[in-house]
Amino acid sequence: MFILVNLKAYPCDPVEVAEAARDVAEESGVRIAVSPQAAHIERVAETGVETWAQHVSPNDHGSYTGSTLAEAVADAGAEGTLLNHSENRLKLADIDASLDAAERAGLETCVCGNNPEQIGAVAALGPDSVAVEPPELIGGDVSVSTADPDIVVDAVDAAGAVDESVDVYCGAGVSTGDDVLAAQDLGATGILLASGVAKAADPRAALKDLVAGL
Ligand SMILES: O=C(CO)COP(=O)(O)O
Repeated sequence: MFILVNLKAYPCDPVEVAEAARDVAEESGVRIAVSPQAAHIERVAETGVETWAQHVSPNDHGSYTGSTLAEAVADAGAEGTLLNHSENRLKLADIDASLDAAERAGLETCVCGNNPEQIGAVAALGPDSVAVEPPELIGGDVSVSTADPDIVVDAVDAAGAVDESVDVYCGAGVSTGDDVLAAQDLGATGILLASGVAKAADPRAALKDLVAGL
């Protein structure tokens, strides 16, 4: 299982979380990445943890003030990027162009969708992975793998029907190792989570618990 920790715009110390994720990944052998604010990518990547952007813009180099250029996040040390997060939704054409931008910059990609139908649609655009995250469960206490297991199974089926090479992750409300194992049993190959680590009193302990059963 891949554990991708989205720090969103939470007021945590990104370097502290990054160092904890790096150490837990090394100790456990589980792949863990951290996705901080764009302005923190360089500091997070310098810890040695696998680092992802939260978004890249659909544009190339040029007159695009305020954009998040894929090449710039790659230069800062990002190895991958989220796209179309539920809190940063894109038009289909922009997802497609952002995927092109990420590919140009050598970034791995994970496109989010709210439900299995969206997962099937974005899987058709050829990302490396997709992540199903029901918006109503994001930031809550109940894991998607417990509250809505069918959505994970259906997302795995929807992506597989389009392109079997696309990995399917799930997220929303995931905070414990049991939640991770439940998602794995449903067919997900990764977890996208945020508050369970970014808002934890002890992010290192939270990360250790997430990987404990893997
Ligand atoms: O949106 C999410 C990860 O991108 C999920 O957030 P939570 O883990 O806080 O529910």
